[in-house]
Amino acid sequence: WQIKIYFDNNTTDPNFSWTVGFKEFAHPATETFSTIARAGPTFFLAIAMFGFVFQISALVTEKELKLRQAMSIMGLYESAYWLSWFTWEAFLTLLSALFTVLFGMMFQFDFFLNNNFGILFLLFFLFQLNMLSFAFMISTFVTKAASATTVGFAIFIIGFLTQLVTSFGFPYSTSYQKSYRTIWSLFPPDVFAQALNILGKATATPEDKGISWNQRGKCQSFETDCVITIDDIYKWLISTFFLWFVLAIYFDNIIPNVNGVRKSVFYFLMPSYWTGKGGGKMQEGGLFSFFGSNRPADDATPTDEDVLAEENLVKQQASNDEVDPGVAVQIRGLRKTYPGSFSMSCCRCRTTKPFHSVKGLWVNLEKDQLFCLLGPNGAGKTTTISCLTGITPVTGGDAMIYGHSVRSTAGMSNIRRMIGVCPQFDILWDALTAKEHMELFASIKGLPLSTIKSVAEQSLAQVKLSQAANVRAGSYSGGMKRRLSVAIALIGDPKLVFLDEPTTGMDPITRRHVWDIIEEAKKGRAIVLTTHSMEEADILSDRIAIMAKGKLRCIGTSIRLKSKFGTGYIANVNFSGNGYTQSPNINSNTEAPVNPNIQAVKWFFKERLDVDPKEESRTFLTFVIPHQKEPLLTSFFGELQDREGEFGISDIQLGLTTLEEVFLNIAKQAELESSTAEGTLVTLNLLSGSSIQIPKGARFVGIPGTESDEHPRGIMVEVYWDQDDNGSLCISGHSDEIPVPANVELGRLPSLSRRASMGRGGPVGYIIDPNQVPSAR
Ligand SMILES: Nc1ncnc2c1ncn2[C@@H]1O[C@H](COP(=O)(O)OP(=O)(O)OP(=O)(O)O)[C@@H](O)[C@H]1O
Repeated sequence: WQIKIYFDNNTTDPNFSWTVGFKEFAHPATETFSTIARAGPTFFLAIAMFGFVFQISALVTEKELKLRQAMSIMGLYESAYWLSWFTWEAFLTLLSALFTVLFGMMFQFDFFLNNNFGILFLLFFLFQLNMLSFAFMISTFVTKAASATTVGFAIFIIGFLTQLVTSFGFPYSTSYQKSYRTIWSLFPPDVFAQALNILGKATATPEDKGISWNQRGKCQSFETDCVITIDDIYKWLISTFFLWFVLAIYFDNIIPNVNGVRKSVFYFLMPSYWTGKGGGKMQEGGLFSFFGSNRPADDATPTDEDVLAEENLVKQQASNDEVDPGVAVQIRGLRKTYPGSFSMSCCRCRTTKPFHSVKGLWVNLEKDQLFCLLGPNGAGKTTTISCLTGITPVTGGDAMIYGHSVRSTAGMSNIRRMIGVCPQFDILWDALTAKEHMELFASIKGLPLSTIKSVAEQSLAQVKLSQAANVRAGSYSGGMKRRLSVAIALIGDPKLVFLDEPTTGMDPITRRHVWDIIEEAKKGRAIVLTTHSMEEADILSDRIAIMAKGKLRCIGTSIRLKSKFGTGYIANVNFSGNGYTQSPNINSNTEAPVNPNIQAVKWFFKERLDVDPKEESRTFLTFVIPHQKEPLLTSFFGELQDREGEFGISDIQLGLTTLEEVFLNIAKQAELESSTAEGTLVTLNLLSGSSIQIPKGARFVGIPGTESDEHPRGIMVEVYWDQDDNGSLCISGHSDEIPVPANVELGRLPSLSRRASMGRGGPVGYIIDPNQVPSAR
């Protein structure tokens, strides 16, 4: 016994109505399968459409997960990308078409037995190929894999409905205009349904002979109203295949990718595009981007002397076209502005302003060195790397990587051959193993076939992934994925490697191992590292730059930055722990006994250096000694060492303040600067009880209305700022009220005076330039 899906024809009209049901059959041979021919369009369309939904979804997933971007950065050509997809899918299509026809024959359907095998195979193959290029085109409009499945099924339903309409005779009859047929035939399921109609009618009864190969170009004898032959249908399927494929490539170029980057609408008209000499420059934003008043980024001269010196050096080398053989990357005034956008939803228009993410970087990155780019979230580090790797186009300035400009397409394709990138977020195929990843990227990098296997194994051994080499990356832990990404970045011996937070999520042991790999990898190449681990930066970097708000704030070696931006030196004094006594001023029942040596050392530090301990316990003291005291330190620590026994000191350690402190200071400084520039008002509650409004970030503020005979220029305060948990500035306190010095120019923010008159939060304070305040200088 068998259960078959059974479609019955209840009318004598050739354009019959449909009844769908299930029926039991005693034996296939005793049944007539004429009706299956009529049901065919739906059934075979369904098979082909499932493939279509899968193809769209796979293409969009690859885009969404930035896998395509990763391959492009590593040097994959666009043509190779499309060709690989097409070759693989065409092969699957070929198999699918072959098996559809073979299974049809195996199940003894007249439709498959009586019609010519070649006709059927070609029809199924061309239709599915057509659906493939249609899927390529549709996928360019979809950005999320979840929506891709919905879109795929929506097209499937539309295809089902239109093929139903086609089977009723529309528009393939002389009673309809040719233009209707042309438009209708653009949708692949429609012409396919018409072909199945013809072939189905040719095998409507077991006695019908079907259509032979030679009859495919002719109207069949049973067709009373023939307007299209099987051959015409082939021609349609072939031409629409090319149409959808060309449109897919065109839309893929002009629709913004995951990074919002696209080519001009007329990119194909540029001769340079066809000659491969830099045509089709990248643009940004959607086709209807809103650029608004594109305020230029502020190009103020850097305040830091090292940043200024670096800028002047690069400017001088760039203007003389001087090539320093020791320099791998020369960043020449790199600027990046993300365009504003315009969107409409629920009858509301939303616009976002252009955003200056990188505001003019001038830096040389040396060969054989690791350059570390630090900065708070949103500082512009990843954007800088994206500009250097060609992920996003630069807005202004340029960068020369081993003599090739990132602004030129030809330069960028040379650059791609010599760089390796470990992106901030792992870009890996869940279904591929580590070994397959390495082999894929080794081939993209152009390694000789004979070496790919051994190089892949070596690289995996280096990052300790040999054991898991044949395990799918989808089942890897976060740390294993990062290690695989680092291995991918280093494959093919790139001359420049970008590591964007490479050790995120690694345990301390693995992290140290990866540090060793990075240290080893420095030889013969330049490495650009971004990280939020100050320890990592301190250990690995030859030079460190800290960015904040899109600008370089400082540059130099770790020691240079610590000595320049740290609060000074940190002294740790450890005690042997003998000789406890009761402190005279504490309750003996509740408080721990105090070591007299500790008191003595505290007094010693206070008297000689005027510093109090930052941290203290029963066995150690920690002091932060400001840089100004540097001249006194040699004699001070000499004496302390001589009196070690007297003070009961077991150990003295002296070090510079940490990089973390430098980082926090720079971030706070940048926050202060930008808040002052924005002029946002906050309320300052004075100790005297009154309140005034002051611009966020202002350091010295004059209090309005305090002018008197005694203080003709009024009173001012110094405001202390701190950062809250979100990094925003908040007032932590203010100094005593002091008279405004005589030489100070009093200013008022004109735009603020009006708000002050509104009286909310009190009058607005005067901003006083810190350079004019003697104590601040
Ligand atoms: N496509 C974009 N459109 C608009 N603004 C963007 C875009 N990409 C990044 N930005 C903005 O540019 C700024 C810099 O971002 P970027 O990712 O370079 O920072 P980052 O220093 O790498 O930060 P993190 O340490 O968090 O990775 C951020 O304010 C971010 O919001």
